[in-house]
This record gives sequence, C-alpha cells and structure tokens, in this order.
Amino acid sequence: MAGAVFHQGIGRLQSYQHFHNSGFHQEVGNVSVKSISKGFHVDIGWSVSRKRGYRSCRTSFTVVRATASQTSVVDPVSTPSHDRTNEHPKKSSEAALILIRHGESLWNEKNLFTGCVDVPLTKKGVEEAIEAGKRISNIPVDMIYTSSLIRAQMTAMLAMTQHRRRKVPIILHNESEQARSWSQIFSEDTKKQSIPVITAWQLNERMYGELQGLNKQETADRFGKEKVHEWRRSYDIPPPNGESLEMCAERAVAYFEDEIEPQLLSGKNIMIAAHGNSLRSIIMYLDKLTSQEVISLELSTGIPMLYIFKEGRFIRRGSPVGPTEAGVYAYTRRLAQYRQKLDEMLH
Ligand SMILES: O=C(O)[C@@H](CO)OP(=O)(O)O
Repeated sequence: MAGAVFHQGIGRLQSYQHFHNSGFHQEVGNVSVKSISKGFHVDIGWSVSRKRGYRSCRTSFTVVRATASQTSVVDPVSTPSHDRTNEHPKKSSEAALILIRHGESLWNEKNLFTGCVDVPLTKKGVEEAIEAGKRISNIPVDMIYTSSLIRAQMTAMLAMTQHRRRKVPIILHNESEQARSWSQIFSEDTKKQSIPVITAWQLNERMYGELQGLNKQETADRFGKEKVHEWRRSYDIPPPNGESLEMCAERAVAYFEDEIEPQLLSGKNIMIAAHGNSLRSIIMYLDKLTSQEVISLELSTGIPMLYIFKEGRFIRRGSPVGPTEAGVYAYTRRLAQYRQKLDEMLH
C-alpha cells in the first residue's frame, strides 16, 4: 500500500456484496478492498448503518489509503448538479422533501398485485395526482425523483401542472451517451426554468414475484387470508420469488442515502413520487421506525407528505392541505418567504 490519503467522502462500495454477505453489524475499522476498479487496492474505514434494523449493505466510508493516486477510482457517479466532492456540506442548510405515493392505477382499481408491472393511472388516479399537486403548489421543488414506472411518473408530472412556480419538469435521459447527447438543452435561461426529473428503478414498487397480475381477493381465497397477509405485510417474508419489504428497503434506502440525501444536504428541495412499499421503506429510514412499526404503516394514494431537512435531521411535517393552509408555510421561514415570493410574482 502506498499510504497516501487521496479522497474522503461518502459513497457506495462497488464490492459491497462481499461485506454484505459477511454480515458485519458495526464499525469494523479498516478493511482492505480489492476490485474497486481494475486492480486498485484501497484501504477503507467503514461502518454499516444497521442501527435502524435494516439488513443494509449501504456503507458510510472514508478512503484513507490507496495504491494509486487516481481519485476517480472511488469517485461516485454524479447526478446533474450534484457535487459529491463537497466534503463538508453545509450542515445549516435547510430543504423541503415531499413524498408522494402515485395515484390509483388501473390494477389498483382491479385489485391486482402490481409490483414492478408498469400500469398507468386511472382517471381517479389522475385526479388524485392533480389534488396532490394543489397541496404542494407553494412548496419549492428543485429536483424530482421518480421510479422508472409510469404511474409514479404520471403522478409527478400531473402534480407539477398545479405548481405556482410553473417550472417545466424535464425527464433526464442518461441511459446512454446518445440519449444524453440528444436531449441536451442549449439555453441557460431555459435550463433555469426547468426541474430535472431523475428516474430510478431503485424507487420502484417492491417486486411482487409470482403474485404479479393475480387478484388479491382470489389469492387470499386460494392460499388463505393469513398467508396472503404475511406476503403483503410482513417485513422479511418475501412472496414467492419476489421481494420482501426488507429487500425493497435495502435498495430504496441505499438509493435515498447515496443520491437524494446529498442533494438535500446541499439545500435542494426535492419531491419523490414513488410507491407504497418503496416509500414505506424511505419513511422507515426518515422516522427511524422499527420493522414492527413499518408493517402497520399504510400510505394513501395521492396524499403528499412533507419533511423538512434541517441541521442533518428530518422533521416530519405531515401533509400540506391546500394552498390556504397557512400552518404549513409557517413551518420554516424559508418556506414562508418562498410562498411570499410566489404571491408577489403572480399578482
Ligand atoms: O400491488 C402492489 O404492488 C402493492 C401496492 O398497490 O400492493 P400491496 O398493498 O400489497 O403493497
């Protein structure tokens, strides 16, 4: 080992599976990691955020030594305007975080297990999304994250049609070099009037395995109410060949910690449009719920939830009820000022 300090930061180990399987629970000091990239060897100090009861493979680590000086070896991939090299994020910054479960889908209406099947909203779902949009129409939104499924994307887009700031939500296409290059915007002014929308499979509904497409009532009749309740609402029992809530939480919370939290830390106001189980996972993380508490948490379609991220903590602020609900805007001075700015702009 050359022993030079070359990078500090938060990120995800590319070889985390190795540790995950070894089942460490706490800080274990320095660990030597191979295969981060083409033969570079790195010593890291790391700890696993398992205090909240996840079988998490997400790690917080500090690289202390490496055989090569290329910082790119462990530079995490950046999302747009996302500066991961900022080693000391402003702890004093404050940001709003809005969570929205998608509106009713055609398979919710038919009472079918949906999971990762990509089903659109019903007319009622469209109306719920618009209603959700009204409730958050005075709350700043700088970035939007949605799952890769159309029902969450429709919800985000429909909600934003109600926003008073009238910025244009634009889906970023980073799936290939060509997609990136063909969707470029060449005006800085136009960019300023838009909101980047990032789609991520990690925010998808939990994969429901061999239940996908089956009727929930018929499945209960066939396998018994208790069995189906266990598949639907236990924490760590997966449905046949599907994901348990715990498995869904692993990837949804890792994504939240890796990609979304750094944006909040830098003061960006964020909306996440996702699904019952991916959002329950994220709420479990934000509210530090136990695996027992999360299984009784039910989320309604189209009711946005507001959190304020301040001094490194998430403060739950319930659901903003319509643009006339004064209380929401008194939560923080920053939100009140934003609302006042909108009033001035629009009158
Ligand atoms: O079918 C699904 O994908 C989910 C959400 O609608 O169902 P459940 O209520 O069992 O989590």
